[in-house]
Amino acid sequence: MPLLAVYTELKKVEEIVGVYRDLASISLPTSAQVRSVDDQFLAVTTQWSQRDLEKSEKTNFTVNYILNAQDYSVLIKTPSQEVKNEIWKKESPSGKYHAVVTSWKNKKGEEKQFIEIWNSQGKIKNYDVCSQEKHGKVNNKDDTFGCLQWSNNEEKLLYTSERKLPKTKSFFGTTNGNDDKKEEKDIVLGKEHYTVEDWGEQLVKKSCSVICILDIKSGTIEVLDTPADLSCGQACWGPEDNTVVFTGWNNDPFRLGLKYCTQRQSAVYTYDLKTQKITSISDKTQSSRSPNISPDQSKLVYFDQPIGGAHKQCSRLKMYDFKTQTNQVILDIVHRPKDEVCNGIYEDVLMSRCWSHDSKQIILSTSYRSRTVLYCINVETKTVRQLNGGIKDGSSSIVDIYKDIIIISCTSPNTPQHLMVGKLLSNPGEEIKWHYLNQPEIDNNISFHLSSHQPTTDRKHSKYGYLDYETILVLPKTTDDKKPPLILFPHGGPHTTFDTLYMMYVAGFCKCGFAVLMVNYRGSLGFGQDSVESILGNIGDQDVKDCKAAADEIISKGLVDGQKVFMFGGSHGGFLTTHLIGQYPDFFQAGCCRNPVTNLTVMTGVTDIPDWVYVESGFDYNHSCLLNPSYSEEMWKRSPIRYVDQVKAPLLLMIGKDDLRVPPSQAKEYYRALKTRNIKTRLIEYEDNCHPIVKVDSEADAFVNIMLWYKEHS
Ligand SMILES: CSCC[C@H](NC=O)C(=O)N[C@@H](C)C(=O)O
Repeated sequence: MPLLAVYTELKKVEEIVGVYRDLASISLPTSAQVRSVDDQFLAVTTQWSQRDLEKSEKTNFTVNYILNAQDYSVLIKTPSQEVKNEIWKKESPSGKYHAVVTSWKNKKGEEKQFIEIWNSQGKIKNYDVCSQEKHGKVNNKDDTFGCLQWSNNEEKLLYTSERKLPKTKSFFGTTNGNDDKKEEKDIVLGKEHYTVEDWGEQLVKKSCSVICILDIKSGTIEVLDTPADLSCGQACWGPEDNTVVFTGWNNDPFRLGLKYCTQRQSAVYTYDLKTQKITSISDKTQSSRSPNISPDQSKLVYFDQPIGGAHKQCSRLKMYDFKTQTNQVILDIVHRPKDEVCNGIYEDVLMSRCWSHDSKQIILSTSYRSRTVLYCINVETKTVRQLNGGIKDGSSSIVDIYKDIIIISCTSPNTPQHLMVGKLLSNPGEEIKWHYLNQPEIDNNISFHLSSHQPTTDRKHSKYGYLDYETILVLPKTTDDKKPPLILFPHGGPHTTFDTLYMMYVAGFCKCGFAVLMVNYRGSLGFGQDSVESILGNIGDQDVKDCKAAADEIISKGLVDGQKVFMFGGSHGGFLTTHLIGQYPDFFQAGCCRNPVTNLTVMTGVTDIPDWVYVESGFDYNHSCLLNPSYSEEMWKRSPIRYVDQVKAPLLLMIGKDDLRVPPSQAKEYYRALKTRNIKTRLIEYEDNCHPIVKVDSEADAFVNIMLWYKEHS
């Protein structure tokens, strides 16, 4: 390479790395808790996360605020304090204690887990909970099984862990000299290699979760006697701490992946602590989750939806009354949106605190078309209203509510997530006045525009002809008349959505000079259940055409350079990337994808969610489904690899080597097909990454490689 070319290349790399470094240094809030100190002051504890590129890890820290309880002005803000080894922290109802679940490795490299109890004087108890050998590993703070709940009398803690498995050793092994007679009796022979099913992608080694109660004074642990065919989680205390309410997922006949999948068979149960009787309080023919008890302990709300079908979809909000022992629907599934207020609920879980102080209203946030909006739902009148958010056309989501003081996170494509505080007002007509907890850094060199798109008559859905869809165009500020090149970016899923959030990659692409068109094609969440269902049996066609038509519309408006269009997407977005470069070979300069689905016919035996392949291809699924030639034929027709002979655009493929959702073989097969066809391609494999590729060093490396790939092929 001539010297000048080497220098230019290095400069290019340096600039991209510089862009990434700047963006990676931005810290973002992850959670917050508000409590009133007295009539004059409010205390807010906030948790944040920041990428540390030097250490290749995420740094977590807390910042505490004292606010004026009248005008919410910040009186005191403490310096940031790094948090290490902490899995979970929970304040007791009175605010006197904190329970902290910590994890660290001892000198032998074994992982130890503790539950620590703190008060204002320091640590008052510390229990090595696994050493009692009542259960396996304590669950972390995931939305699926994890929970940590103080009893109302502050004497007990509720948490979940893996069920204890019997110890096993080889048929030929000798007993360890340290084993006493009792332990020897408990050891089973020859089962070391038996498979232990787990819940798949990002829930590896989570096989059967059980509910545990720690008596804080004595340190004794009680593991609730729940059925072995249920994985239990999301537990909370029932009225007067006499029962435990939880979600149970059916383990049988075998487990299907649970991450990004709310359609699995599950129900809400109560466990009577005196009689040990378990009762299902939800309809067992539906998939129910996320029970949440009102402050007056008279009722609870939860989500439910049909079992099976799309991996994510619109849910109902239901309420169970403890006194009458009856259920009612508070907000039903919205099939066809009929007003400008609410298109339905698309969340996995409710926030752990979501009730108004009077136990009459629920605050939640969910997608409404391409924005996350705040809702206040009155459980008595069953009325729903949208609360005003912090930024016009931006997104706002609830972080915490306590005695009607609400903390929200506000964001937009040019404004990183920041926290605001306000008071829920009794007059529904009045707008909430939001006050900053921290000031965001708005990037004025980035702008964004929301557009809705009507499919042309030939593309209208035969049953749901009225459906439209949306895009978010994110534009860099240009100093000359040159139009920016365009990155067409459909989301994965297909049942997820792009809301008007700040996304580091998108902001980074803009800062490197690209416009980004994020497409919420028909099938996305936030547009009603009809939209979700419209894509089943239509993948590789409806979604592909929606993306291409949206790009055409934006190009025809003269906002971007139509001669320089690039594809980008992950997972189902990678499916769309490979479809689009195959179906429209002359339209794209280059493409790039993460863990793409490329060949449906070979997915069912290897992904953790084989049902996805059947359902998205238009077939019903049950656990006994077997692939046959007629299924395969339809799956082939819908697969991007079918069009590989037509591809012209150079393609960069990136895989997370531990991905259980879309196995690396999908990208590898496509890579080989391109190579034999002399199409320029590169495969990058990231160790220790699964489906999302978000390990700090991998995410950073991938960003620079993507930008270099596009620049090289501009
Ligand atoms: C059999 S994999 C199907 C694709 C996957 N869907 C659900 O998990 C997907 O697209 N995932 C999204 C959420 C992504 O990783 O971006």
